[in-house]
Amino acid sequence: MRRPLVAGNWKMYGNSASVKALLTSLKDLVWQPQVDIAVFPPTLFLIEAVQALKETPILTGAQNCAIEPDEMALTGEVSASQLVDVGCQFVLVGHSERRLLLGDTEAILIKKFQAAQSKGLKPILCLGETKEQREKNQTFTIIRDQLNSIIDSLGIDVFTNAVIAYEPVWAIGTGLTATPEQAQEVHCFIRALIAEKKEAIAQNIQILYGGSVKENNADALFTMPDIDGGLIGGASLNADEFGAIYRIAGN
Ligand SMILES: O=C(CO)COP(=O)(O)O
Repeated sequence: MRRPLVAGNWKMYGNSASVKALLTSLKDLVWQPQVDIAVFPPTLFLIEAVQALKETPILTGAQNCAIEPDEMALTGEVSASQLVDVGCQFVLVGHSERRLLLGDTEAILIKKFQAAQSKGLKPILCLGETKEQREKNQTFTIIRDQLNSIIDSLGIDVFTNAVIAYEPVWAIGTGLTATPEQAQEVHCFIRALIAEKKEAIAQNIQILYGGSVKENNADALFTMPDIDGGLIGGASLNADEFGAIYRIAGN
């Protein structure tokens, strides 16, 4: 049985005061022993988050890492080894905002995925189609290509220590959630693609849904058989709402 994971991607939101307040509130969440939970603050606040949450079950992840795993002359970047050093356990790889706005190509994502794993960080590989691609019935092709780009370069076994997040681009920050059936269809497809290569990995890997997950739609999404929790954006900036989604994942 797969454990659900509820992960909060804070994106580029927050400042010293709001992050401190959010971390303080998160410390009060009632622990759900059967659910994994993690937050992904902006890089600047990672150390503070790890420190604040160290007595809690909440793990910390980064939103990005450099293509090279160790320290070197690479201005503006943060390496996987530095992230591990300050206490991170996860890193997001291939969020659509990075693919579409920040130039993260498949070649770059392969390097980031590999850099993360080489230092013991667990990558959360984000996949998802745009609205236009869905309208052209290209959803499954896009998802397969994005997934195969990692599998073809790094092999299937890398997914024994990774998480996948299906995040339809049209549902991110728009209030338009995929219906539970739409999401389940893609999650099932992703799991089947992995099962074609290795059944045991497919059965064990957590596949999260992301895109306007809120307290009021989390239950319907999380009860789908192939949805193992959520990657939450906007709603993770509010400890009450994030806590409610975390509780729902434990039901
Ligand atoms: O992009 C997301 C999480 O990575 C989803 O963001 P929203 O929950 O704000 O739609």
